[in-house]
Amino acid sequence: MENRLQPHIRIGNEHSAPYALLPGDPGRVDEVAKFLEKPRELAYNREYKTIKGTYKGVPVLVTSTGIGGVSAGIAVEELKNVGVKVMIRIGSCGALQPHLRLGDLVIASGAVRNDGASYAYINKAYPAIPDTDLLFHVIKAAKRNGAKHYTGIVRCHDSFYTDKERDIDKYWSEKGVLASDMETASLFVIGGLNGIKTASILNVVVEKEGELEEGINHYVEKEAASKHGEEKEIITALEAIISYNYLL
Ligand SMILES: O=P(O)(O)O[C@H]1O[C@H](CO)[C@@H](O)[C@H]1O
Ligand SMILES: O=c1cc[nH]c(=O)[nH]1
Repeated sequence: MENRLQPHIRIGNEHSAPYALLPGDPGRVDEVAKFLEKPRELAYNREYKTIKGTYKGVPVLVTSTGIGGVSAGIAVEELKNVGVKVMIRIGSCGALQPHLRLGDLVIASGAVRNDGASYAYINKAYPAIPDTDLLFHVIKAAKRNGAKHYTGIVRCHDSFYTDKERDIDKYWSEKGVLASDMETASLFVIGGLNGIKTASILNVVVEKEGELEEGINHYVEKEAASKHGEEKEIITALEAIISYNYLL
């Protein structure tokens, strides 16, 4: 464990906690703060915003990881350096299956490694998977909290705007992959190689193209559904930490 401030997240081990929630978007850190007791900002450098508070008495850090596996990997390494042992991503995703609706949660049981960051660490034969026990706690917490959720494989990517995106999505959709995000694989691989217990919960913010029932889903209703999903993923992650904490 290191006392010095970490170069990117700008916190040291005196600020640490065993648990961290990892949104990509720094704005989501403030949404988590609403559910914590005594939240206080520790640092905000580049895309990395960190707050600390307690949930039902258990100390929790919340650090945004920015967009992509590269910046998420840096956050994972530096949080490990200050003593974090359990990391749960609370992200957003695009659906690859037509039954997924805005605000549904996708709990990743594995990730397709179409990112670059995890590959920089280890050959692609190595699986991107969460910690099994933590995954079960996340699933149980989602059930207890009445969050509509699906558990399965997600695909992690590094690009949004190439001219191949539609074909790539079609391919992985046909293979049964649930949704796309950009950080889950690097969290699972880089965290796993470092002995960190990881899990990833994703809120559906984009439904599968061509499956949208236009006119039924009014824009404001869509916003509300995504917001509701975000709250559900935050509560699910925090409740999973509480039940998991009793085991440590
Ligand atoms: O909302 P976050 O957690 O950032 O997650 C998703 O949103 C970003 C892309 O818009 C990527 O980071 C992707 O993984
Ligand atoms: O479509 C989407 C939405 C969020 N994140 C992604 O990676 N893809």
